Amino acid sequence: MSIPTPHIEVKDKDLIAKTVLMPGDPLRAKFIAEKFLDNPVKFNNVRNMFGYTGTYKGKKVSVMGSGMGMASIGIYSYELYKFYDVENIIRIGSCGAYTDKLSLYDVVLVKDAYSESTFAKCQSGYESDILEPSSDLNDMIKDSAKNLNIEIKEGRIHSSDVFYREEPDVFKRLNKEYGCVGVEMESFALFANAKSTGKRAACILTVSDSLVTHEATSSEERQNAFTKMMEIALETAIK
Ligand SMILES: O=P(O)(O)O[C@H]1O[C@H](CO)[C@@H](O)[C@H]1O
Ligand SMILES: O=c1cc[nH]c(=O)[nH]1
Repeated sequence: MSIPTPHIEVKDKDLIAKTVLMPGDPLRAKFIAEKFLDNPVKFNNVRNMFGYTGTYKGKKVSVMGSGMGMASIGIYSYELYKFYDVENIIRIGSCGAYTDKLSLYDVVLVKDAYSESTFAKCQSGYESDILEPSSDLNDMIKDSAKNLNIEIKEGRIHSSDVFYREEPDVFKRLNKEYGCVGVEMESFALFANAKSTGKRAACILTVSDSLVTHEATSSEERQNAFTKMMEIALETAIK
């Protein structure tokens, strides 16, 4: 395949930085570009999956939405890695807490992702139901958080294929059997694509709701207010 790809309309690879921050929500990508980047230029409008490139502290950084779920991030991250020479993708998402040790707005660094998904098996033949991010990126993220004086909690995430699940208490089993501290819907596919293309991925999450206490943030907060993880990711992107 050549560029532009079916889902990213960029004809010049240089318009996308080597490191892309990737929230699920394209409007979170817009917020980050407008709030944190100097001279942001929108490089993608296809399907309203906005992507922007600008500079942060003088260095080129891109931010682009992934959409929700493994199928969606699977498409965008693969095109970025394979056809636009992107080296690093840092997902910055929201997650639901599976434990009372996590509170709303806590920042979680994904140590590894457990999933029931067949994404990795279909995509590249990986049989494992646990996939890891880049340890180098995770070390850089920890260093950035330390420099910013932001506490991060490391843990295993449940990367789920479904948001709504009929069995209400399944999270208790996933917490007990697999040690999952929370749930989101993309990191397993992102890590699989990074592995199969020889690139690097990491995932930082902010707790948006709790399956234990039933507290929840609003959609507006999920779009615009999770700034700590944004700053950690931006500082990591320019290292
Ligand atoms: O806030 P984002 O990054 O979209 O992440 C989480 O939020 C969505 C569900 O509301 C899923 O994409 C899940 O992974
Ligand atoms: O996938 C997700 C993301 C946030 N909160 C949840 O409960 N699930």
